[in-house]
Amino acid sequence: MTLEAWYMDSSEEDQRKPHRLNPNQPVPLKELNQLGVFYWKLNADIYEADPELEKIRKEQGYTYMDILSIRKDTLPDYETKLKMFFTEHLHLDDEIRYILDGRAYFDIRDKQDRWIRIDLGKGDLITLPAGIYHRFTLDETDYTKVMRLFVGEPVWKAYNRPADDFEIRQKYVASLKAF
Ligand SMILES: CSCCC(=O)/C(O)=C/O
Ligand SMILES: [Fe+2]
Repeated sequence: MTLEAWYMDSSEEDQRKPHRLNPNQPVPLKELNQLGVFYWKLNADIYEADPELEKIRKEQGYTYMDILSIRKDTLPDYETKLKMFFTEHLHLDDEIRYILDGRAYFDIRDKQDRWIRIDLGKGDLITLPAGIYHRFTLDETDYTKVMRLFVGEPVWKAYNRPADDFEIRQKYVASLKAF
C-alpha cells in the first residue's frame, strides 16, 4: 500500500507541476496519519460492486456518495471551480475522496505550516480531517474522476484561511499535540 507525498517548494509556477524540493523530501504515510490523514488502496475498476469499498463505507458511516468528472468539458464553471479548490481552506467535516480515474494532488499543511503535496491516482481513497487547512489541484494531465463520500447529508461549504476561530479548527490543532 503506497502513497507518495513530499514537501513542496515555494515557487509560484504552474500549480499542476509536482513542486518537489531538490533534493526531494518525501513524507511517509505514518506522518500523514499523525496529521489525521488516512488512506486505502482499492480496485477502482470494480468500484460499482466492490466489497472492500462497501466495507469501508459501512464501517465509517459513509452513507452519501456522488461522482465528479473534473475536466474542462465535463465540469460546469471549470476555471472558477479549480480556482476555488486551490484556495487554501478547511471544512467542518472530513473530506473523503476516492480517485476512480486520472490523477490529482491534495496539498495539506503540516504542524509547522509547511505544504505537503499528496499524489493521488486511480484506486486511492483518502480522508482529510475536519479542520485541516488544505487545497486541491489537477496535475498536468488535467483530468480526474473522483467519488465524494460523506457521513449523512453532504455539506460542501469551504472556509478560506484564516478560519482559526472555528471550534473544529481548534479541536484539530489540539489533536496534533498527541504526537
Ligand atoms: C476532489 S473533489 C473537489 C474538490 C473539493 O471538494 C475540495 O474540498 C477540495 O479541497
Ligand atoms: Fe476541501
